[in-house]
Amino acid sequence: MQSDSLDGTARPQDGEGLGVLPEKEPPAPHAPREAILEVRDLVRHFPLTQGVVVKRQVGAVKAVDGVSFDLRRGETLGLVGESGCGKSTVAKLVTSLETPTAGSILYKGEDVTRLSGRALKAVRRNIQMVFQDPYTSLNPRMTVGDIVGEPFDIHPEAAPRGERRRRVQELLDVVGLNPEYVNRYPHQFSGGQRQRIGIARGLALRPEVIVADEPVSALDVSVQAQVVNLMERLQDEFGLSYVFIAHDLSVVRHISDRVGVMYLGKIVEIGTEREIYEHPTHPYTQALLSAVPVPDPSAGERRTRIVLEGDVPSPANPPSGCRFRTRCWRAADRCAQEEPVLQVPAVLRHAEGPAHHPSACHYAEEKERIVPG
Ligand SMILES: Nc1ncnc2c1ncn2[C@@H]1O[C@H](COP(=O)(O)OP(=O)(O)OP(=O)(O)O)[C@@H](O)[C@H]1O
Repeated sequence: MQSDSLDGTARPQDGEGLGVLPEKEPPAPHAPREAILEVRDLVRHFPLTQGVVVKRQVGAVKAVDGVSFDLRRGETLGLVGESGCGKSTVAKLVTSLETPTAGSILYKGEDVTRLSGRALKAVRRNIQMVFQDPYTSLNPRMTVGDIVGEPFDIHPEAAPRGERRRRVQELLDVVGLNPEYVNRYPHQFSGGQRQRIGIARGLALRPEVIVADEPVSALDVSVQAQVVNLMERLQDEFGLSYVFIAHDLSVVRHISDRVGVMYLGKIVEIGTEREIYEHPTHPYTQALLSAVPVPDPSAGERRTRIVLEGDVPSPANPPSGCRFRTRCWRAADRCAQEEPVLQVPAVLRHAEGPAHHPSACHYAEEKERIVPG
């Protein structure tokens, strides 16, 4: 269902009318990819206040507390963790919807956190967000055409007024929706279709980076795969880089090149898809993986299941040392005193192979039979 102008065969040059999406070459398969985003020591603390008339700060919710990662051009970085671990706050920081308390976000080498005015607006255009819940993130009183074309109100330079309707229809086509539906309202679409509308809106300004905050969590499992497949196709076609957020490791596996696992405001382990899913060394990742449902029940019986005790502690008062220690079966005295750094653990430093990747644990090690072979 693609128009000629968008399938790369007969697209006019940018500024000549059509050509909704970027004229970017996807990276060559084996070319070394440079980082398009470099996130360093990112911190976002939300003040906790007391008092009605005179407010005084009595503490802070440490939603994001020292997060670093690179996003390479054309790749998908999955970010996974339980509810409240700070995933959405990272998404909002990276898309400049929130201001960090500390840290930097380099976009093509420029620190976005220090930009303002026109320079910030230009960067925002290139880093777009797709939101979680297609039921609440779309204004029910706006037509699909107005929703998808809304970014053009903020960035009128991206599409001349007379071109907008046609561009919106092309965007609908590119995400697999009938361009004739441009005057319909969100309630006339299914959940999966609404998420396609959200993706079309995210693509409108031809971004280079899309931060997708749980884009499929609210959808039925059968529809999830369709939306993930659509996002993969769009990534290939337009050379997009994704930060793909989910609370479930199984959701991001298919789409991610690399995965970062978050716990209480920090990334505790990061690596390639194979390193994280087949050779996890952090106890938290191992526990999350052991809870992923497997299609073959006999394989499920053969693997080790790790049940985590207790709840996630409050981010306003995280445990000393390693934040995971209060729920960790491997915790020792050292874990309460010394915060582990996210790096290749000393015991694995001289090892070769997929266990050799950053893991913030003093006692990191591979554990057999987490995932059935
Ligand atoms: N504006 C805010 N003011 C105060 N606290 C906040 C604010 N936004 C988030 N928090 C707190 O920061 C922590 C991290 O929230 P965040 O939404 O980033 O987590 P999450 O991993 O995305 O969770 P979920 O999957 O439930 O959305 C939570 O404890 C949350 O209550």
